[in-house]
Amino acid sequence: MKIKKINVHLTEEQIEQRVRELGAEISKVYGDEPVCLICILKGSVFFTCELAKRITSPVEIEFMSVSSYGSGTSSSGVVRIVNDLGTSIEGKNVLVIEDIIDSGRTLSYLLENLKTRNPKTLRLCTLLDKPDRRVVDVNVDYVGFVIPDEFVVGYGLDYDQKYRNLPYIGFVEIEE
Ligand SMILES: O=P(O)(O)OC[C@H]1O[C@H](OP(=O)(O)OP(=O)(O)O)[C@H](O)[C@@H]1O
Ligand code: HPA
Repeated sequence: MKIKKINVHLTEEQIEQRVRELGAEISKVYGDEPVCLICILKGSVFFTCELAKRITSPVEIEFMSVSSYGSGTSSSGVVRIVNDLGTSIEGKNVLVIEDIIDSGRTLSYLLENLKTRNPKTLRLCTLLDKPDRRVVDVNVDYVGFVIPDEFVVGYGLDYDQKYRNLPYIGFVEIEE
């Protein structure tokens, strides 16, 4: 399948504005307490960096890779940790940062896994939420934008590993 066209859904300016708002909201919640941001690679790398800059609480950034999607636009449904955290999160305020929640499978698996490591608090922030696609319930604390059931690329999100570097978020039109 080839991409015919990418239609802009969220501009760079809209994303930047929303990231600032989320940063302010999150900073209010943690105040002077440290918070450990867990960036779920690869998709949330752009969002994590921009959001971290807008949080005024002391921030630690850790990375984790989880695999659930094969090539293209469909989820395999099987989630596995490809690269785990290099540090303990016991007793820490943990905020998981995602680019998108679609079926909910990845985050539901991940949150259950992280809970067993005894963080002080465990919250979830996603830039995009596609509730129409939900198969598994996930409790999301902070959402950037709710989007319809369309495949999106840009600002970290890929189609077959490409288009992550687009500064905006767009819906893809696939060639018939
Ligand atoms: O709610 P779900 O249906 O589980 O989908 C959400 C997951 O899919 C995407 O990751 P992907 O597996 O595409 O990896 P990537 O971040 O490396 O692109 C996204 O970053 C989430 O982790
Ligand atoms: O719409 C999407 N785009 C890119 N990656 C994704 N992973 C889940 N949903 C999506």
